[in-house]
Amino acid sequence: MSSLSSLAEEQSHLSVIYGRLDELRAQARQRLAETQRHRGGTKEALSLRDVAAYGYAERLAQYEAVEEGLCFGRLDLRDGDRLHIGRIGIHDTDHPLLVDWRAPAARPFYVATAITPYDVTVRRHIRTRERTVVELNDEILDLDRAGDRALVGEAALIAALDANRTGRMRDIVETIQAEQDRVIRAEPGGVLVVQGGPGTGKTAVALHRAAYLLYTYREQLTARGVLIIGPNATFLRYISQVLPSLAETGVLLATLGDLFPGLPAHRPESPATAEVKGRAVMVEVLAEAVRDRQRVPAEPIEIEVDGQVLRLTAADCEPARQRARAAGPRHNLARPIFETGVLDVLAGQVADRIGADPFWDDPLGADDALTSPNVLDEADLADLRADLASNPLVRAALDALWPVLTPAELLTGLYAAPEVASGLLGPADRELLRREPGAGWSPADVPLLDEAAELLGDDDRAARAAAGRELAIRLSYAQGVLDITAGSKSFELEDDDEAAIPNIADIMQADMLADRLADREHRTAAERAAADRDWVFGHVIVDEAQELSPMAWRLLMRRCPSRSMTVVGDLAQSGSLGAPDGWAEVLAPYVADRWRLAELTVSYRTPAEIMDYTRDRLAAADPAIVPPRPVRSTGVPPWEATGSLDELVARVAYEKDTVGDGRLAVIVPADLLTTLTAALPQLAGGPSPDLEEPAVLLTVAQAKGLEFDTVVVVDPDRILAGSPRGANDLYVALTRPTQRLGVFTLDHE
Ligand SMILES: Nc1ncnc2c1ncn2[C@@H]1O[C@H](COP(=O)(O)OP(=O)(O)OP(=O)(O)O)[C@@H](O)[C@H]1O
Repeated sequence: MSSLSSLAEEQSHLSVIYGRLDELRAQARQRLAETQRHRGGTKEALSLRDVAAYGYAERLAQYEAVEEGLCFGRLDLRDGDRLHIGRIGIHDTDHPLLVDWRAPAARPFYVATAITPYDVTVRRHIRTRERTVVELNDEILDLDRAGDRALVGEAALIAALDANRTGRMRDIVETIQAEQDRVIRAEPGGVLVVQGGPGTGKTAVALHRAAYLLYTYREQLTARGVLIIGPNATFLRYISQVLPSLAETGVLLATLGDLFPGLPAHRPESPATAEVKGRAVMVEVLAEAVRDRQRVPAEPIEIEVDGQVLRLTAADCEPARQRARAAGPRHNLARPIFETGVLDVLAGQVADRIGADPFWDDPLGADDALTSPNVLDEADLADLRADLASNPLVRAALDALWPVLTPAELLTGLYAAPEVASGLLGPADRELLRREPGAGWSPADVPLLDEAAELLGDDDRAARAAAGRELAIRLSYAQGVLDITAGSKSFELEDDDEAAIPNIADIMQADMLADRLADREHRTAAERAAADRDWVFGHVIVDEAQELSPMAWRLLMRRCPSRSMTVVGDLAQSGSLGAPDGWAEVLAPYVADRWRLAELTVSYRTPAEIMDYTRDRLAAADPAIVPPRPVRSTGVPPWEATGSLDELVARVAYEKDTVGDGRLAVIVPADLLTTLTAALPQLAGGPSPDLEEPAVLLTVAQAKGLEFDTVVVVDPDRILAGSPRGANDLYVALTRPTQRLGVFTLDHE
C-alpha cells in the first residue's frame, strides 16, 4: 500500500521529469522547424541540414514513444542517493533526473537481492497512469526480511502477468527478472543460445536485448542494423510494438520469406516439401543443377556465319567448359571464360578457311615459308572473335550451352526437372520438389534462392569498386562537416540551452554521417538492409530458432559473418519435420563448439494448473517434455469435454463471453481448419489473422510464439497423430493461455 506522502513525493519528482521531457521535445521541434525553414545555400549546406533535420525528427519520435510509463522505478542507495529508472535517460544540466534502464547504473534495479544488494536498500516500482503516479511497491533489500523470494518486484510482475492480453506483445522493461537480465546484457560477441520452455520470456528477452545492444553499442550497430527473424508475419505483427515503445527503430523484423528482396515468398506448401528443401544436401543439389546448365553439345551444333557452316562438337567445347569450371564456383562470372574458349574454336574454323596460306609449305615460296599455315595474325583473330561474339546465332548457341542464369531461373529449372538431383535425392523426395513454373515462392525457397545467388554470382565488381570510391569521398566530406560543426557549437540556430541539445558532431561519427549523406531519403540501416540481399548485419537475433532448417541457417550465417548472434528457441516446441536434436548440431558447422548457452527456467505466461495438466497430458506421448516452473497459479483448472460440433460452438461462445476484454484463441488441427472456419464464422482467421480481434481461429503452426487469455484446443489426439512431431505441436497448443484452457474432443460420427 502506498502512503499518501510517498505518492505525493513521487508525483512531484515525476512532474519535474515530464516537465523536462516537454522542454526537450519543444527544443527538438523548434530545431526541426528551423532546419526545415532554411532551404537555400550550397549543396553541402543542404545536405547538412537534411542530416540535422533527420536527427531532430528521430529524437522527437523517441520523446513521443516514451510518454507512457516514462519513469517506473527508483533505487535508494546506501549512501543516501536515489536513482529514478525509466525508458530513457533525462538530465537537468548535469544532474540525472532519470536513468535509462539500459545504463549500467540501472542494473541493480533488475538484479539486486537482499543477499547481493549492490548497495541498494530499497527498490521501488512506480506505477503510473498517463502522468499520474497511481501505486508504489517497495522492496526492502534487508537480509532479515529477505525470506526466499526469488522474484524481483513480485507485485508489479504479477500485475503485468495477470493483465488482459491485447493481441500485441508489451514490453517488460518494468519487471525484467534477474535470469532474463543476464541474457539481455550479455556481451554481443559470438553466438549466444537462449533455450527455455514456453512462456519463459524468450521473445521478450530477445527484443529487450536488441534495445540494450543498440543503446550500449550504438556506434557499431546503428550503421549495420540488427536483424530479428520471426516465424511468420502474424508473429512479427504481434511483437512489432515492443521496440518502438522502447524508442528503438534500428531493427529489421523479418521472416525468412522476406530475405530475398524483390521475390516475396509467402506461398504455402506441405511440411514434407519444406523439409526436403531445407536439407543441407540441397547445397549439392543446387551445385548439380548449376553443373547441369554447363553443357557441351550432345549432337554437333551447326552455325551458319557469312555463308560458312561452323560446327561445334562436344570435344570442341569440353576444354572451354573445363577452363570455365576451374576458374571459380560462380557460374555467371565464369561465362566469359567459357565464351572465350568457344569463340576461339569458332574463330579458328573461320581462320582456317579465309586465312589459309596456299603456299605456306612451298619450299620455293617467299619469306613466309615454314612459319605459319595461316596468314591471319593475332589482331585479325581478335577481330574475328569480336564479330562472332556479336553474331545472334553464336550467342544463341552460347546461351544454350552456358546460360547466364538468375537464381529464380535456376530454381524453376530444378523444380521442373528434379531428375538432375537423382544422385542426391531419392525418387519420393524429388517428386516433392517437382512443380510447374510460375506458382510463386515459399519461405523454404528463400534459402535456396540465396544459395543459388551465391553459386551464380552477379558481376557487380565494377559497381562495388565505384561504391568504394564514393564512400571514401563521402567519408572525407563528412569528416570535414563534423570538424566545422564541432568548431562552431551553434548550428545555424540561436539557442539559450545549447548544452542540452547535442551538436551533430556529438551524436554522429563520420561514417554514420557519410551513410546518411549517401542516402538522401535517410532510410535507417534496417530499411536499407531490407532492400539488399547480401546486407551484413551488426547483430542477428533468431526467434523460434528451433524451426529453422540447415539451409536457413546457411543464409543467416551469410548475413552475419561476425557471428554476433542471439539464438532463441525451445527444441521441445519444434514442429518442423527436420528439427535438430540439439543446438550443437545446428551451430557446429559455423562456430564449432564456440557458442554459449543461457537457460530460462521460469514460465511467466502459463499458470501452474495448466502446466500440470500439460505435463500429465504429454507424459505418455513424450516423457522428455518437461514444462518449465510456473510463476503463479490462478486456481482455475483446465476443462475437458467431448461432443458434437454444435456443442463445441456453444463452448466457444461461452468462453468468448467469459474472456471479456481479453483475447480468445481456438487452436485446431490443420486438417480441421476448413470445417471449423465454417462452423465458427465469428472468429478471425485466414492465413494472417488479426490478433487484435477478440477471438481467433488458428492452427498450431500459426499459434507458435503467441499467447491469449483463454485457449480452446480442439481434438488434441488428432494434433498428436497429425505429424511425427505431434507431441511437440500439442505442447505448443496447450501452453498458449495466460488464464484459462479448455480441451475439446469432437465426436466424429
Ligand atoms: N519479466 C517479465 N515481466 C513481465 N512479463 C513477462 C516477463 N517475462 C515474460 N513475460 C511475459 O510472459 C509472456 C511470455 O513471454 P514470451 O512470449 O517472451 O515467452 P517465450 O519464451 O518466447 O514463449 P514461447 O516459447 O511460447 O514462444 C509474455 O506475455 C511476456 O510479456
